[in-house]
Amino acid sequence: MKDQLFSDTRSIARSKDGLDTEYTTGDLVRRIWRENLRPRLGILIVAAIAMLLTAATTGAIPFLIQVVADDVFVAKKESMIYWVTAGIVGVSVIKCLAEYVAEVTVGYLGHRFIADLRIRMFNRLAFADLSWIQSIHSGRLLSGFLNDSNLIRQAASRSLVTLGESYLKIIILVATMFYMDARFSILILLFMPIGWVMLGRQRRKMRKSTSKSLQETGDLSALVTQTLRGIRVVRAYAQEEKEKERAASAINRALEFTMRGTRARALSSPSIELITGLGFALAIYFAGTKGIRGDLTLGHFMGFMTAALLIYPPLKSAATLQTQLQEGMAAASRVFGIIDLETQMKEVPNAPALELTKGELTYDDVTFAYEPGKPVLQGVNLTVAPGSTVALVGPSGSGKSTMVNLALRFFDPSAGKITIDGQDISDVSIASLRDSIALVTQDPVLFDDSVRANIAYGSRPENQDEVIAAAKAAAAHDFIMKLPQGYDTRVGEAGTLLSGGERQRIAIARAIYKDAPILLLDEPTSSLDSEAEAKVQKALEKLMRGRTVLMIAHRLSTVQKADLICVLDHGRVMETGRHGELVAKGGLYARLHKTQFDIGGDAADAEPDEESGDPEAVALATK
Ligand SMILES: Nc1ncnc2c1ncn2[C@@H]1O[C@H](COP(=O)(O)OP(=O)(O)OP(=O)(O)O)[C@@H](O)[C@H]1O
Repeated sequence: MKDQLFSDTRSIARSKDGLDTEYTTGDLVRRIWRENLRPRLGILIVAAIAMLLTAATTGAIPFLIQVVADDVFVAKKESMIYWVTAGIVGVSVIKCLAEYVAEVTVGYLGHRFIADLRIRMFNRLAFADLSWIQSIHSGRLLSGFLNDSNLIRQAASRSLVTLGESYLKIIILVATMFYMDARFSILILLFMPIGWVMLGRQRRKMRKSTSKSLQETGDLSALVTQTLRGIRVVRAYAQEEKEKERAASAINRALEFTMRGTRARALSSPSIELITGLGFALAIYFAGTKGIRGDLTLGHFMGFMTAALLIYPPLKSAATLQTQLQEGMAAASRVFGIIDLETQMKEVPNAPALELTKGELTYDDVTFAYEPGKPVLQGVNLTVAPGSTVALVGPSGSGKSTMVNLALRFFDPSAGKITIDGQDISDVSIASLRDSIALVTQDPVLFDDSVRANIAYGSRPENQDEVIAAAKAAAAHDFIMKLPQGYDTRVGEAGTLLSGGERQRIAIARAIYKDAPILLLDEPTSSLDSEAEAKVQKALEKLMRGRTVLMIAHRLSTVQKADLICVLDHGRVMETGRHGELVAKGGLYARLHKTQFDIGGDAADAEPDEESGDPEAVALATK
């Protein structure tokens, strides 16, 4: 079982989570328009026409009311009843159809928008630098994927509707009101600019609180992911209560920020209501006095008031749009932060494919640091001759995995170069480089898919016979046939439905299927029991035959068989040679051999040689 390390979401929560970027609302709106809306201009135009019709039919209602009051109730013109009734039916039908079309088109634009964003985010993540991915908890990225992008969709759809429909309605109704009575209209609308200024503060608050609340939601997501992933450790150490408390505190913090946003949003609607209400009261007062004096017809008054009442909802929605827009903008700056990620690991333009001849892997004076000023490898020189096996040995943290990472170009050396058959790997295409290398790690990675798909993962299309041949060579065929659906059995999340040895043999079958000439191994038998190990060992021998192998070795038997042993310490190559030579030399390897591979046992069983009094030897007993 792999041990689980937990990140402290509480401490991370207090700093920025690395996803937030500083974009202004104008930048974001322009960008969303350019990248997401303009390419779908056709649908946007249909939506705009539908919204225009909705707004126009709304604007027709006050006129119809005016006609009813003046011609039917006051002038008693009987024929007008039929016309007005037919008019209302006609207006309602058009409004109804237009609303349907507007809803569907805007809905499509919104959901298409979120789908585009997610595709682009996923593409970025798939190609992002490992160092960046490793620095951000997967739960946070997941939250960005699901929550943040959804919030942008809501804001974008809402903005489209508000811009297209509410603003149109406002324009048409204001025009109607001015047409009916300009002076009253001015009274009603007089207070609007004051409301707009008042809402400014809320808008800023909204963006800040949303940004914080999304960060907290990301933390929560990180917490849930790591608790589930490490559930066995959580149980074994009886940490359920503590994890529960951590989750509750993350949830409460998210709630606190969400409530700040909710309060800011809640304020925007009543303030606009109060301001419009004042204008409204003023208009009724003047219209009433005019009506009493007989200067205003009932129809005129009713038509005008209907327009004033109808303008309320779109006015409110235009006012609150601003606050919701800020929510969307806070989320958008996080999502675009991911989409805009610059990858450091770049291919040279038109990089040629790697031309494999013998399969010789060379480290030429390689220096590397994950963090500036802290070199992890220093001036490493090593040649893995074609078809030979080189065992990397050294204490924990000496840089063994880093050497493997560099050969795959997960990172680039800060000095020196790595070549394959004389070609610098940073000059060839990354795809061709990785095509020529198979990687088998100590902790095999399986995907929740069929056994067959897992074996063929990353290679040519699945070929039934070759998949079976690879599984047979990896001593996996027999157990696969015993699974409920044989090669079609799904292996569960991260292959949890299989044992460690079975997972490992599938990973080896994958490497055999890939048939790459260079093999990088983090010795896959070290965490297995002896029975499983014997089977995996057999599979490994078949895999290694005829290939160039660089292996992080944990077992004495492997080291003894290697063509060359490379002993690393603090990122430097201390010694190279064969087992016998190095033991005879009496240097670091000899001490390592004495402690790490203690007589008659493997690393896993060995006790540190504390009695030898050699602190370095004790420190070397790492595995
Ligand atoms: N992504 C990373 N960012 C920063 N430092 C790292 C990163 N990965 C490894 N290191 C550091 O680089 C050093 C070398 O690590 P590396 O994993 O190569 O050692 P190793 O010899 O493979 O160790 P082990 O045998 O324990 O797996 C260590 O000090 C480690 O803490």
